[in-house]
Formats: sequence, structure tokens, C-alpha cells
Amino acid sequence: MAVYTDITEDDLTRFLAAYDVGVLTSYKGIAEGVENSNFLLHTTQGSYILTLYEKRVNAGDLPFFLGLMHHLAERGLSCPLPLPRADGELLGMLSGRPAAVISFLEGMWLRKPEAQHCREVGRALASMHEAGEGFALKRANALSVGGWRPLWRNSEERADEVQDGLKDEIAAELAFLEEHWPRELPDGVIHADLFPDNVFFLGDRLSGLIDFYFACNDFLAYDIAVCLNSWCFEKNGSYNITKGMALLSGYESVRKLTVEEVTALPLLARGSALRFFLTRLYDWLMTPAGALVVKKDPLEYLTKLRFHRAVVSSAEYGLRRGEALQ
Ligand SMILES: Nc1ncnc2c1ncn2[C@@H]1O[C@H](COP(=O)(O)OP(=O)(O)O)[C@@H](O)[C@H]1O
Ligand SMILES: N[C@@H](CCOP(=O)(O)O)C(=O)O
Repeated sequence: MAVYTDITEDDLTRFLAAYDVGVLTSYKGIAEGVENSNFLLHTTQGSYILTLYEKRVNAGDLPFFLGLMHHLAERGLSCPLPLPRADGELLGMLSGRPAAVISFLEGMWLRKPEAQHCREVGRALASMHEAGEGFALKRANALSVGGWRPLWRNSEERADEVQDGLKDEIAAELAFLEEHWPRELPDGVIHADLFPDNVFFLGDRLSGLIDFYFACNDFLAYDIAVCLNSWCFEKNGSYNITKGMALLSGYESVRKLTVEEVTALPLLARGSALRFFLTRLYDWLMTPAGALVVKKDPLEYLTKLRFHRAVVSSAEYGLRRGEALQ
């Protein structure tokens, strides 16, 4: 459930008067999502999404996120478009929170993606990377390697409550990744959270990408690692190499990976698994009982982390190129 902030019909009607969206006919809170409060609006002109940005989103980052959606949509990527208000601004205030109205994207996210969908996602991710070129604003990845230790400090004392021995295992993992994290790889604007629930399909056709609220500048291949983790593992924790190959070949049908990126993939996947493990662990331990949000299981990402730790070459992900097999 993600409606942290409630709105009244009167406040919403006043808020919408600044937009060219017609007259409100109905609205309801959207149960999915974790970070922000989202509402589906119906008006005499169509359907829209209203997002109230919650505390974990830094208001200073909002121009980056909203501007990026504009930039990508202008370059032909299918993603929501923030609507301008009469004064030209993309942001207003509602119920004490910064708020935006964005276009409604048709489609559904897939509960059980198959290899063909992984291929589509790989292709869309590479198209997003290309479309992101030339975006003028910059945002560092606050949840890259430098952000993991501060996050870990908040949970480490209670980590063994989740699984025995976790405190030592994660401390060692973090130290390893801090020492070995790549310094230079091709970089650009990345989505950084392209999980299945952020990709819409109409039938088997990918209809668009949503939720750019972790987007930032970082290694492009790190975004692939996030997708391998979120799209190519089965519920039982096993890695599905057919899905991995499909995702990687879909990506490379648009943008070829460099030898350095291929070589770095196991490490990037390991780091990405740690990143989602840490944010989930924090939420698992700190979210008050009774909060209206579905907490995500950190142990799912611990299993993925352990898989990547055992990987010796990128070929194990389904990258079957000569240079990957040396
Ligand atoms: N532009 C959109 N078009 C249609 N539905 C959307 C759109 N944006 C968000 N949603 C719906 O709202 C849900 C939560 O959105 P999301 O951006 O993932 O929230 P959060 O930022 O809180 O994680 C999505 O799963 C989807 O159902
Ligand atoms: N994808 C992350 C959580 C972020 O949730 P989202 O609703 O913003 O996509 C995870 O699964 O841990």
C-alpha cells in the first residue's frame, strides 16, 4: 500500500484548477508502490496519476526526475509525461507535500515475466540509456557503493534478528565491494530501479517504463545488473540463464557492451544485490508495525547476493561473447 498522505476532494479540486485536465470526476489511492503516495484521477478529459512526494524523496531532486521524464519522452521513450501547471511549473503543493500530475500509461506489470519479456526490457533499458544522452541535469547515485555503509550502520546491530551470522557476512561483503568497485565504466543516466513493477506491458508488447524516482548518473552496466537481479531469478532463488541471455541480447541489440562492462558484470550484480538487500533490511527493521506499506523481503536479495559471490565469469549470466569467456 502506498498512500501515506491523504487528500480531500476540496483540496484536490483546488489543486487541479491550475492544470488543463478538465473537471475531476473520481479519484482513488493506488495500493502499489513503496516510496510515494499515488492516486488515480479520472476527469472529463481522461485519466492521470497524481503523485505526492514523500519524505524519502529529496525535494531538490524533483526537477531532475520530472525533467528527465520530459527529456526521455521527447526522445521517443514511452514513459509518463509530467503535466505543466498554468504558471509553467511542473510541481505544486498538496496536503503539505510537493505534488505532480503525470500522464497515465496504459498497460500492466507482469507478475510472471518470461524470457521474451526480459528481451523487451533489455531493449527498452538500452533505449533509455541512449535517450538519456544530452540530459542537462545531473544527480549522483546516493545508493551506490558510497551510500551502502551509512545505510548498513543503521541496521547492522539488529541484522542477526533476520538471520544468524548476517552481521559478519554483510560486513565482509561491504568491505569487499568497497575495495573492488569499478572506478571507470561508460556512464550516463540510469533508471536504477527497473523492477518488473516499473515496466508496463500490453499483451506481450512493452508499453512503457515508470517510476524514475531513483534515476541518477551512474555506470550504465549497473542498470543491467539491477535488471538481471529483478527479472532473471525464479521464486525459488535460482538464476534463469535463458532469461539472462534474453535480457542481455535485447540490451545489446541497441547498445553493445564494452569488454570492461562485460568483465565488471558479476561485481555490479553483486553490488546491486547488496543495495536492495540493505534498503529492504532497513525497511524490514524500521517500518513501524501497522504502517500501510507492504514490506519487501530482504532475504530474497541475500540469496541473489550469495549467487553472485560464487560467480567466476560473466558467461554464467548468459553473456556468450568471446571476450567474456577469457
Ligand atoms: N504513469 C502511470 N500510469 C499508470 N499507472 C501508474 C503510473 N505511475 C504509477 N502508476 C501506478 O502506481 C503504482 C505505484 O507507482 P510507483 O511510481 O512505482 O510508486 P512509488 O514511487 O511509490 O514506488 C504503479 O505500480 C502503477 O500501478
Ligand atoms: N524496487 C525496490 C523498492 C522500490 O519500490 P518501487 O515501488 O519504488 O519500485 C525493491 O524491490 O526493493
